[in-house]
Amino acid sequence: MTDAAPEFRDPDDLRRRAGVRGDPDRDQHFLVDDRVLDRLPGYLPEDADRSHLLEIGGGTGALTDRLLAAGDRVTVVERDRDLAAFLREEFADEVAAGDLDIVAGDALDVDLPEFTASVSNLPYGVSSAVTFRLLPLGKPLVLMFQAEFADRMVAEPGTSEYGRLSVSTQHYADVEVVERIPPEAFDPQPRVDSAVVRCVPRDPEYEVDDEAFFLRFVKALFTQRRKTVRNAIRNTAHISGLADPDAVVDAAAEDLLSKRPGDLSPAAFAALTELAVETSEVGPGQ
Ligand SMILES: C[S@@+](CC[C@H](N)C(=O)[O-])C[C@H]1O[C@@H](n2cnc3c(N)ncnc32)[C@H](O)[C@@H]1O
Repeated sequence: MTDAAPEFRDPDDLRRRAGVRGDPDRDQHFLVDDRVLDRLPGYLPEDADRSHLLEIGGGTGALTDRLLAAGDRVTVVERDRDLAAFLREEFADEVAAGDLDIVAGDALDVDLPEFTASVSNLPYGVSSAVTFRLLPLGKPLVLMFQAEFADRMVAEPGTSEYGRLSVSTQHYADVEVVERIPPEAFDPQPRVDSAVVRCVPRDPEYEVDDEAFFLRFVKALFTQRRKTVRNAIRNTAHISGLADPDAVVDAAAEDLLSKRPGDLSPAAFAALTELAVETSEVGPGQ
């Protein structure tokens, strides 16, 4: 019996051809486990539009190869210029056919294309900033994070992981951890476990008129997570920008005020936000 020819480029061969080992100081942890690579595009929701997939941080192209099979067209953003040049050479046919664009640049700065969904093994140093660049665009996302960060994204009120990151993530999308990945799946290995999060965009079940204030108010209250909401509103006006925190406290219901910020659902934060905006002037805060 002979082994079937591999359907996709081998990750080790790609790294050999690229002539790189991966530099952890530049967030370069390449996925080397074929089974994980094979599974990642399948975590997109079934009904996701796969006509233009975005990959942040292409590395040596092991995931890019899978995305080319999963979608009609792929754009890769890669900050390392040598890796971007390698990807252009390695995938010259796909680039020539118009199926693949390689953008050499920082995912936080470059213009993003009109993508329909993203599957990315994110550079962990900028994973939060990249995620909050992508989430407001309202597309399905399958993203790899450090496991501890992923757990905070999906956390429920009342748990120790629940915080500002959970509320602001869940404001934009339904989120779930779909797989935990051990360090051995990468080379070089990260020091911590990783986890894949699926984000399915949806409008929240509540309304906030001033989204920037909502996110700032949530940030402010979680700086005082061990205080009651009453004290947290009063103590953080310099961060939230509330001109009259006492007026907000006077207007809010006792059952909200006596809780801790970590016990409020995103909807409860939204209700408090609307009340705050009705009751007090709101400045720019910090
Ligand atoms: C965790 S590796 C993933 C590589 C590849 N997709 C894989 O799964 O093997 C992250 C990649 O992002 C690149 N990178 C780091 N910072 C970046 C940034 N700010 N913008 C775009 N790419 C970045 C790194 O050079 C590296 O190739």
